[in-house]
Amino acid sequence: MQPIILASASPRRAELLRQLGLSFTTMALDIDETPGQGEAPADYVTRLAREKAVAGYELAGEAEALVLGSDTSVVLDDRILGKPHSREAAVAMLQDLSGRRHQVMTGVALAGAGICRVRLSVTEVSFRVLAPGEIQAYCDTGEPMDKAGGYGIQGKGGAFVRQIQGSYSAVVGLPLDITAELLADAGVPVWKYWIS
Ligand SMILES: Cc1cn([C@H]2C[C@H](O)[C@@H](COP(=O)(O)OP(=O)(O)OP(=O)(O)O)O2)c(=O)[nH]c1=O
Repeated sequence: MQPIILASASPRRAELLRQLGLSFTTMALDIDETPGQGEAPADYVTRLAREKAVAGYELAGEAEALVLGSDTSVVLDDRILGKPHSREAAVAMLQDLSGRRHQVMTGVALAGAGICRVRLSVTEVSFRVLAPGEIQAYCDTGEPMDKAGGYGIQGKGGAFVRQIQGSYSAVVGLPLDITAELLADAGVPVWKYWIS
């Protein structure tokens, strides 16, 4: 099997990729995550996923390698909510999300020799109405700070989610269905590695 590299510093993405039963290494990258002026959310997450995968492939310096990159944003009324830069920003994001439906968009890219394929996953998430006190208490836990939209569905933030339509793993940062398809298209059908 070709070396698989996950171009990500996110422990959640590594944990999700581990679920597929492949061996892989990770690589942290420093990519500018500023959205372009007027850039549509879907274009933004797919662009960043591609940039992470391509930069990772170039840095790896291994012709055979397959490098995965991914990017997740919460999208409310077409507005991109990235990771909050402050506690105040996290509070404001959660107030905006309270009692409403938003999308979680995750772009995934796989770069290899002469190829870079990119896919988009869109999941609809509905929040129940949040009390001001619980928003404050949640922000005190520190959980919102490294997560798009200021919440983690896999953590205490799961208590805010009324309904989800789409991929749970995409909300956490890496859609496993699409990842498996991208790997299979590149000659690595993950199921072949499930039996020793
Ligand atoms: C909505 C949501 C996001 N997130 C996380 C997934 C991503 O790690 C993060 C969004 O930030 P990203 O910029 O997509 O990723 P990252 O900076 O954490 O990692 P890297 O660029 O190195 O791959 O938000 C959750 O863990 N749970 C959730 O419910």
